[in-house]
Amino acid sequence: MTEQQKPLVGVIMGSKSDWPTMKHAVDMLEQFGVPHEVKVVSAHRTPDLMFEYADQAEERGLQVIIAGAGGAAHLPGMVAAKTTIPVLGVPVQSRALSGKDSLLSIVQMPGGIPVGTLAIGDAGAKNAGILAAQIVANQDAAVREAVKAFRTQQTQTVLEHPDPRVD
Ligand SMILES: Nc1c(C(=O)O)ncn1[C@@H]1O[C@H](COP(=O)(O)O)[C@@H](O)[C@H]1O
Repeated sequence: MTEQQKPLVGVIMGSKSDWPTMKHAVDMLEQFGVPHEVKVVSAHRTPDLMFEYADQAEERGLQVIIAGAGGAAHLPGMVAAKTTIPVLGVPVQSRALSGKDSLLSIVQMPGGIPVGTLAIGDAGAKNAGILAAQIVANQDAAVREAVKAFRTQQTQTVLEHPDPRVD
């Protein structure tokens, strides 16, 4: 449903193979009711599409871009180079180097072109979705309330299960 409204968050990834990780970001956006779009865009394999996507993101109304990539993960940095919309980078866990390559490719941006880099893998993608919602929430009361409700619920769940041996 939220995918049909004008998207405020763009979730892009270098390959279809990144989806099982990036799905965690999309799950959070759906939970918070943030309109979003999802697309495979690669700096390496579809450089012209990447350029066009980043170039048009602002005029299309996107407020945040979440970019996930693995290995030589240039996508988040290259998108950030072409737009002033905040870009959140998710290092996808690679098989060869467990995602350390992805992390270092994304996090070590030169001064002047920031990428907000999250943790490697599923938790990083989840947090990217939450962070994007928190950015949108600055100007959207419904999303703000949804994020607050999520936090309250999360705290409650921990407090209600203090004994780690009991489910
Ligand atoms: N890092 C990038 C970029 C990019 O940075 O533009 N495009 C694809 N990839 C990554 O290559 C990995 C393997 O991709 P395949 O599974 O398609 O071979 C993926 O994790 C993808 O993000």
